[in-house]
Amino acid sequence: MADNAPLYLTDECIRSNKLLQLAKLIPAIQNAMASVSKNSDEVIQPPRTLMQIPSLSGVLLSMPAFSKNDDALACKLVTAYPGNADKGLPSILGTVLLFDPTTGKVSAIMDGTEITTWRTAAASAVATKYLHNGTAVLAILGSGTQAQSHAETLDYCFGFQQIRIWNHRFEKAQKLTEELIEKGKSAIAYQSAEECVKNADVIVTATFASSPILRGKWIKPGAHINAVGAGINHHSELDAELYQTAHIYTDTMASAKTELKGLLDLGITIQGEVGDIINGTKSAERERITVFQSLGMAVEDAVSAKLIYDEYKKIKKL
Ligand SMILES: NC(=O)C1=CN([C@@H]2O[C@H](COP(=O)(O)OP(=O)(O)OC[C@H]3O[C@@H](n4cnc5c(N)ncnc54)[C@H](O)[C@@H]3O)[C@@H](O)[C@H]2O)C=CC1
Ligand SMILES: O=C([O-])C1=[NH+]CCC1
Repeated sequence: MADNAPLYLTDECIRSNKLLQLAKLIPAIQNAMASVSKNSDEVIQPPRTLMQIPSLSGVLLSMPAFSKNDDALACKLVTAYPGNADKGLPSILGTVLLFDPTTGKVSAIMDGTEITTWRTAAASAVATKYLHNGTAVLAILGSGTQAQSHAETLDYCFGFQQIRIWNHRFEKAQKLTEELIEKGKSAIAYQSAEECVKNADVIVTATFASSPILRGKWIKPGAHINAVGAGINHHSELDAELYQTAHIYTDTMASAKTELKGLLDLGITIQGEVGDIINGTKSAERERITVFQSLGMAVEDAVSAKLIYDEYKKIKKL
């Protein structure tokens, strides 16, 4: 490889060299979420393009962003193919190009699956920190990649007494539960989503469900929900009653205007961005049911890619 060629960092390289560590990732994501909500040029993040391919049940997103504070300029191309699970491939596959912001030259090309997996869970951890009202019981609906990263990241931040897992295929919930138990966590698999979320303090939905898997009437007052999944339609995992009663925050209102149009058309109010609460311009109502409607932001990918690049250069003494 020529000396000035971009680095190529695979998911395996990122994993095995521990290039993305929660201790650095979570504060970086929190700063990025805060910056997005300031009226400043700290973050440039145009609305992403979301191209649906209905004949193949797939989606391709193009996500550029610049973070001045992190000196990070990047663009992620990411696909969501729910059918990949049957082919032994991740449902979410991505590639991130990291640029030198001063010249525009590509400094690294990275697989984007590891980045997407952990930065999404880190964003939920930040939202939970600012919106939660108790951390005894965590309930996760779904048992795929995001379910696993959310279990580990939220437990890392809050140390839950119990982690409950539900999946529409019970054996998959059992598998993730066993993996969590092997890592020393107190985890239980549930056959019923309703039982799984009963009296839970924090709930995560991370599936491709196209109709509600979580109902408002099942949830205790003050519970916090990180609504992460649902593919093309970001808001199909929670029922209308839940959206109507909850205090809802998202990551970026700019994307919400188009990607959550279905909710807005129902007259449902989104209070603002999690960054507004971090910045103190809005206040959380923790005694109410709160929802973090996660869409995913390009700036999260950019700061994650920069962390990985800097860490790689440090350990390889480049
Ligand atoms: N908000 C964000 O930033 C991000 C959101 N996502 C979304 O999170 C969700 C999960 O992604 P991954 O964990 O990577 O996928 P995955 O394929 O690893 O896991 C998907 C889970 O959903 C379950 N599932 C599939 N169809 C279902 C249905 N009809 N009803 C109930 N459960 C169903 C599967 O059994 C599996 O447990 C997807 O909707 C994805 O688009 C993914 C990455 C970032
Ligand atoms: O932000 C992201 O990377 C994604 N959101 C939904 C699928 C992938």
